[in-house]
Amino acid sequence: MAAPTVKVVPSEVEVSNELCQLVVSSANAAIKERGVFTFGVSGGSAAKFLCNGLPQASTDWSKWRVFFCDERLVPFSDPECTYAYYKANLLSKVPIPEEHFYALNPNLSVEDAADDYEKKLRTVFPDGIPRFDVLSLGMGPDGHTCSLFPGHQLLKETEKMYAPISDSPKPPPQRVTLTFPVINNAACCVFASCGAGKADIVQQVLEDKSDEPLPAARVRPTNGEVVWILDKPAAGKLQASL
Ligand SMILES: O=C(O)[C@H](O)[C@@H](O)[C@H](O)[C@H](O)COP(=O)(O)O
Repeated sequence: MAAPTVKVVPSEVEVSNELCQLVVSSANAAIKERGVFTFGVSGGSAAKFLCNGLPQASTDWSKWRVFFCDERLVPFSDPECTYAYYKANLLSKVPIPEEHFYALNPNLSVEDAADDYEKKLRTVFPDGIPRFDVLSLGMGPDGHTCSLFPGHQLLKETEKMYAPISDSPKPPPQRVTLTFPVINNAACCVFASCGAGKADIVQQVLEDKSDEPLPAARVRPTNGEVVWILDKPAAGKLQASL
């Protein structure tokens, strides 16, 4: 796998613009080539970046198929619900058919919700390991991505495409997350991180040489690319080589 591409821009506004430009150009290329764009979205600040920038995009929204990289198992009315955030801030502004923005079923147990979500994934990827065109990822201050946390047994999951977690160190505790076999089969994994508070972990992940890499450092698509879009403060600890 090629080394990650690292793009440093002055501030959060440019991070949002760069992220959305990458997503939309990938989408239009995929739609031109295959007639569909498969996209995984995250919660946290990535959701804010995408919802700020995507409504202005020029694309065929009917060809987008959007899943969560991870999602919390909470009612849609819960402010922690990432689907509710995208529904209010993106789906209300662009004509992605609701049935093409796949939500968890919050009325199920976390195990059943993961199984049910895998069935939805299979409607788009009928067999084999799904290959998303783009996964938009965030990274927590501990180096987690999706809902894959340092030292968690889910880092070793190789059978499930979506796995349940009930002990997320980041609340809320119950979530459904993509696993590494799918993440590392994507064509493009793009991280977007902002703020000086992420500078240490960004350096640790990008210059991670440990034999137990942090989850975000394990994102290495076998036949794809990893792109990091950082604002200056988040890139503050990276070597001058940038
Ligand atoms: O739903 C979630 O909680 C996210 O998917 C999570 O994995 C997030 O991406 C990271 O925690 C980074 O979040 P920030 O960018 O907001 O720090």
